[in-house]
Amino acid sequence: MAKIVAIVNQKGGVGKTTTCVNLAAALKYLGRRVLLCDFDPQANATSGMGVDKSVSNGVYDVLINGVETRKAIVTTPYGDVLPSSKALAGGGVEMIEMADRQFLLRSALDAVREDYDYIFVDCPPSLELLTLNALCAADSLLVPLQGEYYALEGLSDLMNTVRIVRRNMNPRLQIEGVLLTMFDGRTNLAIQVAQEVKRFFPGKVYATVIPRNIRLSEAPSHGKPITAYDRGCRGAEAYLALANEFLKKNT
Ligand SMILES: Nc1ncnc2c1ncn2[C@@H]1O[C@H](COP(=O)(O)OP(=O)(O)OP(=O)(O)O)[C@@H](O)[C@H]1O
Ligand SMILES: [Mg+2]
Repeated sequence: MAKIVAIVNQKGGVGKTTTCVNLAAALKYLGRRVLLCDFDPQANATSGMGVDKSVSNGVYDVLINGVETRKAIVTTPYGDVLPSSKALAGGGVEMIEMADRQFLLRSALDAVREDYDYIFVDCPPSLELLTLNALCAADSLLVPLQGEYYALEGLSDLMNTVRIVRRNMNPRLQIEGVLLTMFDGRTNLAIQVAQEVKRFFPGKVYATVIPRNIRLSEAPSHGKPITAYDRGCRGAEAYLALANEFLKKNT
């Protein structure tokens, strides 16, 4: 049965989507059965996996219109995708009126849990109802942090939210790991930030760090994860190393 991992940080542009796409694809490359659930109305993970954002059915239709989860899933060479679309932006508001509104994603994913080893949920940059749904559905959360000065900003809000979710809605929620992204290990600042992050999350920070790598930012415009776009580049090596570290922690 799949482990569900939410990729969360309410700060924008820290590498959530890049990590979701490339970790999922790296695990698929290593032979695991993976589903990427794009739960951000920006739908960047959907297009990053090479799936058309204007698909007829997506996660919005599963949650709001009762479409079967399996019918909305698109198979790609890099892993299966439950696509997002712009409609999901309004979904947050429509969900407010629904009973069990924080458990809608959990029910949707429960229906396909047997089909996968890992399900990754790409979250939007906020801690509102969509992210809350992801935290209620997840077994664990993976937090990407940009290795820079303000990396830790907002993390106490995130950890507060996690505590509230654990206490009231999802007691099994764990921290999967904390990932330093766009990291430049040559600067003193980056090294300092890494030390601070390790102090804040003892034992949770991945040894693998993701370097800033131009190929990682190019790949989405080709609709390919990095392992398919340029498997020899540093970005691909880093995400494959992360996938191996992730698997080691999960055996
Ligand atoms: N390691 C990296 N090296 C170079 N560019 C990167 C790297 N990681 C991410 N980027 C680029 O930085 C930008 C933000 O990354 P990404 O979209 O993954 O962040 P995000 O946290 O999902 O953003 P949002 O909060 O808007 O959803 C993107 O243009 C992406 O291509
Ligand atoms: Mg994103």
